[in-house]
Amino acid sequence: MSKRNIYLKTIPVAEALERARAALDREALVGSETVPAHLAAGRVTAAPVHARLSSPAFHSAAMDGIAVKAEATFTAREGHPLRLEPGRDFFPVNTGQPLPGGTDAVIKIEDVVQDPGGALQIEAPAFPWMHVRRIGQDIVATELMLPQNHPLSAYDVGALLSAGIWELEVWQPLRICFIPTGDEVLDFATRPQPAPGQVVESNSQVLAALAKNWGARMRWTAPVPDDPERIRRAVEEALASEAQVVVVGAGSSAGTRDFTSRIFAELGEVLAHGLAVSPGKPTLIGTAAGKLLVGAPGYPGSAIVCFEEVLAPLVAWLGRAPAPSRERIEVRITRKTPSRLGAEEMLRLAVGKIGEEAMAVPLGRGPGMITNLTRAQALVRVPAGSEGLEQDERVSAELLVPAPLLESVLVHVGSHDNTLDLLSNELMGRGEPLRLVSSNVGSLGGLTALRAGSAMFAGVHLFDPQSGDFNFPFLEKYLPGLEVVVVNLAIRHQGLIVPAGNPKNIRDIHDLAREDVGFINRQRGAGTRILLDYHLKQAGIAPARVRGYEREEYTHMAVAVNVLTGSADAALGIRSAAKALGLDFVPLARERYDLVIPARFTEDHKILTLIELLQSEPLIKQIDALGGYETPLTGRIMHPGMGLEG
Ligand SMILES: Nc1nc2c(c(=O)[nH]1)N[C@H]1C(S)=C(S)[C@@H](COP(=O)(O)OP(=O)(O)OC[C@H]3O[C@@H](n4cnc5c(N)ncnc54)[C@H](O)[C@@H]3O)O[C@H]1N2
Ligand code: MOO
Repeated sequence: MSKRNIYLKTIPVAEALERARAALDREALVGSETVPAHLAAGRVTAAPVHARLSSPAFHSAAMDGIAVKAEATFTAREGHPLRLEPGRDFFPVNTGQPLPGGTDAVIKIEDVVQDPGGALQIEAPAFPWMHVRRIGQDIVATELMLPQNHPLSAYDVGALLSAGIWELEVWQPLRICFIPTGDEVLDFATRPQPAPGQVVESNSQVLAALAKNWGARMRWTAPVPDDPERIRRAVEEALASEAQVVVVGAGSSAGTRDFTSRIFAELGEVLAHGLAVSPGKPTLIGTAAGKLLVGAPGYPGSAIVCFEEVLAPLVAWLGRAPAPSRERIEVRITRKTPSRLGAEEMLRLAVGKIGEEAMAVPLGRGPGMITNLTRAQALVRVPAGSEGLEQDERVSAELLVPAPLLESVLVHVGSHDNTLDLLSNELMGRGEPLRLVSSNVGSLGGLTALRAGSAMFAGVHLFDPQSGDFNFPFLEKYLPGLEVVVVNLAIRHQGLIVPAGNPKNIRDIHDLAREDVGFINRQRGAGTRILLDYHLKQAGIAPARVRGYEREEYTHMAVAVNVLTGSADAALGIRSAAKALGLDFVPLARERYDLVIPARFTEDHKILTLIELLQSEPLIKQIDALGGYETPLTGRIMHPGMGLEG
């Protein structure tokens, strides 16, 4: 076995940042430059800025009206008007004009009465400097406008120009060079079609977009193959360029082709390898030639933690800007979520408001998962010493979206169905867009969530053999005393999903007991799993005789992909999943997929929008087009005993 990097002991992120700050000389690394004031928003002042002009630069009328000498108006009272002669007692002025000499107040035009001969009358006195912006009221020339290290806002640009500042000293923008590595990593710019084992390079562009928000500039190279010589050369070139920060993508963990740590040590010094954070653990920090070196893990989820937790604060510190921070919100966790001891875990959450409370659905945790990143509205840090989050625990989370957006998130917990994707897209097209957040925990999981008050509706499809009815018998059992409204989404066709052409000639449920048929199941609590168990029982087949009965996936599409890739010969699932992937389908049953909505939410605008959408022709057409659905009941309120007939 070839020699591997063994991790140093992991250290907390804060300690790694401290080491980096101690090792870098930022005065030497980041200098200042002069930029035009009108282009300075987003930059940080490198020196104090003093006003060159006063603002206002003269006594200026703050209202349209007449300029007067206040003293001369003191006798005016209601019922005892004072007559003013033009050119002697008053001068007409417009907002922003200088006050004529000898005047010190402005009376609004609405407060004067015109006399026929051009004279005016007032019924109230003016006081000195009334409706006047006095010279230098805002700022006086030579005064300090902005201190050093002040991040310049759009407002500051206006203030600078008003004060006659045409250019100013700001800190140089940080320049980052990102070097993606890996034989399997394909340059996105070539629009590649990855073969098995290959991935599209994306981390560089995540960092480029983040860096832009930080006010930094990023350059990247084409992916460099896993050849230590070539990676070293790329790092050397980047160190010789104007970049103050060099980031090497991937190759930072313990694989035989993970060279980054060795290269950093050869070119400079490794300050930290292995952080007590997950994902993001293999992050490397070092210095060479006075510059900052960072080794970012390859997995997108891990890379982002490295970018946001390590690079962002260091880039801010180097550029004398405040470290980026996020607004916090208290959320209620909808599902028990264990966490590994010894590392702070960054857990992404889908969050929606239910009444006053923000409900947080923990999203999956694979560091390679990218949809978790796009679906999340918030992030919670589970401390290194915690074993995880309990269901209904209230925790403080960091918002990834503006807080008001949570009002438009509709939380669904329950069974998975492909029509939910249709719903999700259509809801975002409404006048007031709604974001559907779905946690696929199966029908029973959905009912549990309704009972806990952690979802606004649950998609369920539960067949009760005794009554021949759907869903209602389970509501009595699992939601006793909870008043609900049940709306049909669709009748759908469940059956055996098999490879195209059905090579193993699977005809019905009995074939699942065959020696040569490998099955893939749905998770416990899924309505589809309950349906399978029912049909197995009817056929007199013990689950133990089904090879693969214990292999579980969480969605119809996930089991279908297993069949597509040959990892299973059959799965029970909906026809639309088979159709979407070009697989064959052996029908087994029709079932009713309903949305169960607690009655207290039926007046909520989000639920009203959902129901209105379910009753709209275009949506029903789209469901029909998926194949494997019938829509005669779609959007209709269901009652016990309706079965499939309505
Ligand atoms: N024996 C051990 N193996 C691993 C450990 C460990 O502690 N012991 N740590 C794991 C953890 S945690 C992580 S995170 C990963 C990170 O590994 P690397 O940084 O060395 O990255 P690679 O293995 O080269 O790649 C991981 C993954 O990411 C894809 N990738 C790479 N670059 C890019 C890019 N620029 N854009 C998009 N995707 C990229 C790459 O193809 C891989 O799929 O290591 C674990 N292993
Ligand atoms: O720490 Mo790795 O970054 O979990 O996936």
